[in-house]
Amino acid sequence: MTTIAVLGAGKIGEALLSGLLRGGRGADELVFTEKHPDRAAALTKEYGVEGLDVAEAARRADVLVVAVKPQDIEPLLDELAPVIKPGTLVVSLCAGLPTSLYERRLPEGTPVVRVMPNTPMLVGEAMSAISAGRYAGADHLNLVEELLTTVGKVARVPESQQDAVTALSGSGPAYFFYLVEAMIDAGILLGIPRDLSTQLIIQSAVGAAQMLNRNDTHPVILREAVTSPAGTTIMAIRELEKHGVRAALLAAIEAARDRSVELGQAHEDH
Ligand SMILES: NC(=O)C1=CN([C@@H]2O[C@H](COP(=O)(O)OP(=O)(O)OC[C@H]3O[C@@H](n4cnc5c(N)ncnc54)[C@H](O)[C@@H]3O)[C@@H](O)[C@H]2O)C=CC1
Ligand SMILES: O=C(O)[C@@H]1CCC=N1
Repeated sequence: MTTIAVLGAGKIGEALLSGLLRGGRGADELVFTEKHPDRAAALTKEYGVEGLDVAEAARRADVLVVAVKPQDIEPLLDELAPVIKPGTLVVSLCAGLPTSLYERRLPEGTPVVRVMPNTPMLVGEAMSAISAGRYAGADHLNLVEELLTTVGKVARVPESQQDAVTALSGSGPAYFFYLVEAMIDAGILLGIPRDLSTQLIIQSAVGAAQMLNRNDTHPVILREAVTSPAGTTIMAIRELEKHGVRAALLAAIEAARDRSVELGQAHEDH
């Protein structure tokens, strides 16, 4: 039995715990640590998974999944370094943090795998990208891939691409939610009740996502099929182009990538 400890059971930590349970792992194979006792108690009540302190979690676990905010990593590494068992696999879900940070701060030879997941993990539809650190081998990557496959899809990427991946799929769901929010508001502008506008837009998003997921047609072809000559869609597309929406997306994703790099650099001196 492989015991997995989630260190920091916030949004992503909880999504992982619930996903692994749904995927068939027993509650006795999972533990977590959580700084806020109320939250820890609520999670234990909901999932039947035990909340521990870091030392006890490190003693029990074969895999430690770090899911604290990048800004909270230093105190966690201070706590972990003296108690981690040799050879324990560390899996970092933290935006921006390089495997070299963990390798520097934890005992020599600690295997580290960097992962960028996303919140659709909550519904078993995560996109996770994984990269091995210098001491992580094929077995470690296989184990992480197997864990994450129970909560969505997995891609293997060189660590040098992780900041870009973070900007694309890590933050990606937020861009879609933002778009949906704005489109629902457009319905309000046109006099459609909010409930109906929400239903129209969400079902359009779900249908569009399923068409994209069929993998046999390029998004451009799908968009062209909706865009009739002198019809309604092209009038909307002209406005999107006029307002620079494509350029805004390129700039937004570049800014997210830059922030991921910055989050990693903040720990370079430690
Ligand atoms: N929210 C998202 O969409 C994604 C987040 N991530 C990464 O996942 C990590 C967690 O993000 P969220 O879940 O959104 O944050 P969050 O703030 O919801 O969760 C972090 C949790 O860690 C706890 N914590 C902090 N220090 C701790 C410590 N020393 N010991 C035990 N618990 C501690 C906090 O109380 C909190 O519950 C971040 O590094 C983020 O970059 C990655 C991909 C997507
Ligand atoms: O906004 C963030 O920093 C995290 C990482 C990717 C998604 N959420």
